[in-house]
Amino acid sequence: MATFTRDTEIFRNEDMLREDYQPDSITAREDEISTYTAALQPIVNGAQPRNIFLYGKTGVGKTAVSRYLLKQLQRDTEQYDDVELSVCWLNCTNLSSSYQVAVNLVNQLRPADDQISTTGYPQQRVFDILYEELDQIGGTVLLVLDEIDHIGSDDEILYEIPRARSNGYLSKAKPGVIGISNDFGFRDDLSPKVKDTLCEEEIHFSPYNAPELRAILEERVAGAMYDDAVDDAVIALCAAIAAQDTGSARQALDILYKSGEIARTNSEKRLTEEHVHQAREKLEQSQVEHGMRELTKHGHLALVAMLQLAFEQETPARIRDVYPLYRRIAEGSNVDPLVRRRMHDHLADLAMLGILDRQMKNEGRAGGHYYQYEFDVDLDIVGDVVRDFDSIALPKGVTARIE
Ligand SMILES: Nc1ncnc2c1ncn2[C@@H]1O[C@H](COP(=O)(O)OP(=O)(O)OP(=O)(O)O)[C@@H](O)[C@H]1O
Repeated sequence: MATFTRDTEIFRNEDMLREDYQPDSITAREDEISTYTAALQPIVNGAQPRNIFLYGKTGVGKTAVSRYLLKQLQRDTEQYDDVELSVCWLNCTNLSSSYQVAVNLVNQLRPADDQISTTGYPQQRVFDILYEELDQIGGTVLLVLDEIDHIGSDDEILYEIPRARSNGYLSKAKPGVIGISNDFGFRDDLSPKVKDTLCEEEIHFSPYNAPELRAILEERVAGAMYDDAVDDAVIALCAAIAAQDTGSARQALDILYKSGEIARTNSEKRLTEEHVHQAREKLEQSQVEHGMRELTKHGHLALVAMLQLAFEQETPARIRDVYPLYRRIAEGSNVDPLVRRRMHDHLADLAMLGILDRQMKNEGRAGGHYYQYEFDVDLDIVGDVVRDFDSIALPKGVTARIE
């Protein structure tokens, strides 16, 4: 018997449930699409493009709607000889300055064998090279800067590019910037001059509610899964869970996909509500695991100290109990320990990530309050992560329990 046989019961086209799938149609975003379309209209008229800033939490369709509309815009402007539209898409994750964004834009616009180095130029020189590239392309050039918040406060480029034409740096190209961000703080903290320029048109994407997520899932499922594999109750449950938690279409799609994988692994023909609950738990678990692995060295040390206390039944614990242990583990691992207050920040971070639970306690009449911490996740999961900390000398009390 073959080890592998093709799916005939659950997934018809599972690629449609994956992160990088671009849907042909967008559901439940009529108002945003209408505002966005109006903001892009000057391009069709051959006029200078407006700068657009899209913001909203993760998974609410900012990227999907942009890709969908810009594709339509490219198709529809082809009929006008006097409109030449180019779209350059840059994901700014890990690009933390205007310089880095400019270099990456240049390299995106240039052929692979003519790239510039990512270091070593004065900033103005990189901007000049970028303007040369833009002028070489000519016409309307839309620069889509996804995850733009990574640029932080070094945001000069967001002011410079839109002004480049009026400042005389460009003669042939009409640039427009579309910034996309899920960090609300970034938008609020933009300097007034950048805000005025970049946020000429602002479009806010709000979290989806359950009926909207249901509509998105139904549309996707029709192509991705076999008709008999999923029923309305399963779709409604995935939508309800995601709506209550984040309002993210990504989360709803992930839960559905994971549920299908669980059903497939169990050789079952239909998804059930139980599969959905299991899927949600698994996804939450892998998210927490990922969060723990991504912590800094001191975050890892704090985690190990907390784990030891948990194994010794000494949690909930106060910072005064965690700190000496943290110090000892840090010194044993040849790491300079942080001062107590800084180390406390790491415990607070662990609480923010949902790894620890933090409770404030009041100390009787004398006043004063303190925090108590304990794990909010299964200790086995923490143990699985901690086992891979190669550069930390784990205390015996921990190794004995996780091996
Ligand atoms: N209205 C919609 N119709 C169909 N699919 C959607 C819709 N909104 C989101 N999706 C799908 O949900 C997933 C996440 O959407 P998208 O990447 O656009 O979110 P985002 O707001 O850009 O998130 P992030 O800020 O994390 O980049 C994608 O797979 C996308 O195809």
